[in-house]
Amino acid sequence: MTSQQLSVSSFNNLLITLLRNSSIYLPQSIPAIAIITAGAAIILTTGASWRYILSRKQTYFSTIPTPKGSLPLVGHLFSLGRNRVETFHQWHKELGSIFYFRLGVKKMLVVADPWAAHELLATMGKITSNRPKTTSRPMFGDVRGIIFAQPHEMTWSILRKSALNALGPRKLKEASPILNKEADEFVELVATGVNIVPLPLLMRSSLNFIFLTVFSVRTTSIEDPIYKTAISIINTSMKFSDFKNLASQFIPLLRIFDPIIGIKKKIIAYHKSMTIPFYIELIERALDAEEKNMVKILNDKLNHGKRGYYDNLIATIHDMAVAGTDTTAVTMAWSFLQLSTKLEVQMKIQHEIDTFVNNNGRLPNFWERNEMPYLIATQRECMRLRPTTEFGVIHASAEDFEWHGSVIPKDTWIMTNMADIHSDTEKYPEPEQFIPERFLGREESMTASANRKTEDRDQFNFGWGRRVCIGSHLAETQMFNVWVRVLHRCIIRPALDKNGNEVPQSLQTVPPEAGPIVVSPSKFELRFVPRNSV
Ligand code: HEM
Repeated sequence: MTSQQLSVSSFNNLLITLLRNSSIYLPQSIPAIAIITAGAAIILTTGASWRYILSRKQTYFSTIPTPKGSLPLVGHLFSLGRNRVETFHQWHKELGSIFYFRLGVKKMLVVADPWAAHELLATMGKITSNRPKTTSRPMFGDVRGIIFAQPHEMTWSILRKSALNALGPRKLKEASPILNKEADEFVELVATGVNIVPLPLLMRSSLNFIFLTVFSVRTTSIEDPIYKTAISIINTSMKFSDFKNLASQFIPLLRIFDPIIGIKKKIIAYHKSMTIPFYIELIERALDAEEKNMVKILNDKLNHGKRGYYDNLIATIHDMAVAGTDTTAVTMAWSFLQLSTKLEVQMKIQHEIDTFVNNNGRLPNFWERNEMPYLIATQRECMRLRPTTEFGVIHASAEDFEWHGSVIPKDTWIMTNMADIHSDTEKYPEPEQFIPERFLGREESMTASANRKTEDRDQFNFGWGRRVCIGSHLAETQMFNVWVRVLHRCIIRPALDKNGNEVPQSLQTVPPEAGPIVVSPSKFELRFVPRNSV
């Protein structure tokens, strides 16, 4: 017997044993010869497919470098280290602005060059706008809302268009009296001059902006049961996307442990008992509300206004809460941290606000931002120096395609290295310096800028192309309203220690706590000191 015949024969024995002992029903009457023939056919097909894969492999990523340290089965898993941003930064230094790496069976393309990112995700967006298939949302079954749906799915375009309509400039202008009150309330709460941890208060403010827009509902404090449940649902959903819960997506062998770990069951049970009843109650309230809201717009579009068909609505609303709450809150928290040691910058912004108030007898609205050029420029510089996400929201390729002399395989995950993109020396000279002036004269909204060519974009925090953030207008309206009110009323200063001395904090001293998507600051304190008290 040749070694090949030996291996075919032992494979067949194994196959017969496995099939006969497995839970798959296999009648004893099936002759062994049939099973052996099937086994041989599988081997031959597998051999041919493997040779095909190997031949394709040589062309896949042929011109794109990959870091050392890839291991069989797990790929670069153990080379990633604890600080992915630092590891990627290092890999970019060694390999250039584009590389790929492997995580088990998945291939990840990482881009740190803003022009390449635009070409890949916007110009070639027809092929690169899929989302990776994820196992972290089993409770919704085939219903994927907006973030996890694929662009060819009809519901994605209907939901995206309807949500964009509900979050567009016209609708938000109509809602501005209500939204302005939220920003007023935030300032009332913080303008005490004492040490404050700003993030939880900013989270509630962001959640209220979203819940008012989506449901016409607001929470009254961080003790409000609606606030507590919403934040618990958002945080738990984020935890379900942790690597340990998704590991079997990368290393299929681990799927044998899935039933033992029972994560799928846990996710379904959690959402059945918490998420779905919570949202159904809020949807009913939104449909009964007098005001216009996103639930009404979506329900008209999806269900012709009929009640009771809420699967798609729930998935989409969940997207809004998850994608919009901590992104906006965290962006503001990082910005206030940066401002707390830059009194001269705050003074320039205050001069702009005071001038507007003196001329108009009221605070400016978002659509009057042209009169606040320094404020707008400073917001952009803060977002450039500390991007909200590490890698944007991952895209995936819908098919094999050619790029820069390489074939990029279907289902490649595409990540944009936000920190490095925002430090590109050609686009941002002296990138490590805080220079708001680099954005002066660019008062068009961040939303408009997000759809421009690379050279005309301000920053890239809202992503690219067909999947570009749909909540950017709400986010920047909220950020503008809060900034204007905070800086009109207060000076943002470092917290005090027990002896009454200021303890200045900065991006260098407050380490980021990377979650699956958003980069939150670890806990830090600030003071919002009323201007009339200094
Ligand atoms: C500063 C605040 C925000 C930042 C930095 C941000 C960032 C992003 C990014 C990077 C993406 C992915 C774009 C891409 O795939 O290329 C995204 C998508 C998305 N964002 Fe935002 N976002 C923010 C606020 C919001 C808000 C307030 C909402 C909702 C009210 C929202 C809803 C969404 C949704 C639904 C998507 C998915 C779009 C799709 O997949 O088609 N975001 N956002």
